Parts: sequence; C-alpha cells; structure tokens
Amino acid sequence: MRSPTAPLKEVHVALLGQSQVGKSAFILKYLTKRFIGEYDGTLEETYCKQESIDGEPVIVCLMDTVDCESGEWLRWQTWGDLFIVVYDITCSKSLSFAEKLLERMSKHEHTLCPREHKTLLLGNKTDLERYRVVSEEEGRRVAALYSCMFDECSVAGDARGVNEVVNGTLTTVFGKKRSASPTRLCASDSEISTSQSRKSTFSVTLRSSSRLKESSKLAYLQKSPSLSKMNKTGSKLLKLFHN
Ligand SMILES: Nc1nc2c(ncn2[C@@H]2O[C@H](COP(=O)(O)OP(=O)(O)OP(=O)(O)O)[C@@H](O)[C@H]2O)c(=O)[nH]1
Repeated sequence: MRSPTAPLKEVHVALLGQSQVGKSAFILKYLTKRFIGEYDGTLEETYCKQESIDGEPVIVCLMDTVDCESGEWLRWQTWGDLFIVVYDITCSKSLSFAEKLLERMSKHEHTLCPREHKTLLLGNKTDLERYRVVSEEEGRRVAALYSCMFDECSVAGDARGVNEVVNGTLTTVFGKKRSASPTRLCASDSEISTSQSRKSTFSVTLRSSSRLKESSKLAYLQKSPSLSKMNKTGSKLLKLFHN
C-alpha cells in the first residue's frame, strides 16, 4: 500500500483535434460525468483529477487545446504523455485534420523529450451513427498508419465510455510498468493543490462544489504554467459552475 507521504504519479493527457470535434465536452464528461453543451470553447486549460490506475493513485492532468493549427502545437508535444487525437465520425475533414496532426507528430524529434509519448486516435459522436461518414475501418487504417491506438466513443452517451477510454488507455500504456518523472512528483494530495495554486493565477477545487458530489475524489483545474504567455483569462468550468 502507498504511504501517505509517497509521491503520486502524474500523467499528462493532451486532447488535440479540429475545432468542434468534442475535445472540451470529452474532458468535462470525464471530470463531471455530465455532457455539457455550454462553455467557452476558446480557452486552453489544464484540468487534473485523481484516478486509480492498476490500484495506484495517479494524478491525471488533461489539457484542452485550442487552435491546433497554430505553430505553437509543439508545446503539447513535450508536455504530453498521452495524446488523444479526436475526430468526429460525422465529418471526414476532421479525420483529415487528425491525420495531419499525426503526421506532424510522427516527425517530431523525441530524443530530447523527458517522457515517452503514446497516441490514441479517437472517433467521437458515435451516437450520431446515422450521420456517420467515417467508417471504423477508415479510422483504424489511419491509426495503424501512424502506429496509434484506436477507439471510438460518444461523449454524449454513457459516462463510462469516456472513463474507459481514458483510464483503459492509461492502464494499458502506463500501468505498473511506468515510473513517474522526478520533476513531476508531489508528496501528497494537499501538496499538489498547494503547489499548483502557487503556479496558477487561479485555482479552484471542484470537490467543494455541491454540484459535483458524484464526481471525482479530487478534481481541480489550473491554468497551464507552460501556457503563461497566453493572454486568456477565466475558465470553461468556472464559467459553467458560477452560472
Ligand atoms: N451528438 C454529439 N455531440 C457532441 C459530442 N461531443 C461533443 N458534441 C457537441 O459538439 C460540439 C463541439 O464540442 P466541443 O467540446 O466544444 O468541441 P471542441 O473540439 O472542444 O471545439 P473547440 O473548442 O472549438 O476546439 C458541441 O456542441 C458539443 O455539444 C457527442 O459525442 N455527440
């Protein structure tokens, strides 16, 4: 059993993909188990949640990216342990966009990266099956081309689907075999909250929200330290829960 002072592992998950494929909705569903349609999609944020992977507590940090077409995409490349490249099964352009991202990522020079990267290509909106234009086979073909894992889900559907995508993938790729990077170790949950709030211009613990009682053991959000140069304020979730 883990001692209370033992460091917690931290894994970084970045969601990439064309606008409107459901990246923000995916993260909000993972954090709150709810499908939420109203939020500000122009903000880039990092959200964290404590999970159990292979029976071990792990801090899962999810980055909701915007503007994947900008030249700043490289910063996700060094931040992430797992990249979830999302496309919309009802939009073939979103798969082409995902493919371009995968191509760029495959050309990235990883020798200086502090962590090994894994990628999951994820087709979203399977609840809109009647409007499907990208077959599962086509998604699998692209994933195989870039040696990625592949899955499909509906963020609008059962919350377990989204949880399984994240936790199942993390268990597969970062289960007991993986050790955390020393630069990303924190001694305890409280130290994590403290250290994050020092870095952040704001930090809020979602655990204190009565509207989230059924959700995660620990979920808080922060502005990503690596994105400090971005002049964006506020947060999708803050906006959401304060309305
Ligand atoms: N039917 C259906 N709609 C979805 C699903 N996931 C997301 N949506 C909707 O798709 C739209 C786009 O979702 P977002 O989460 O804002 O997409 P995004 O990729 O974050 O978009 P940007 O913030 O512009 O990058 C919203 O209207 C969502 O409600 C899904 O699984 N099924």
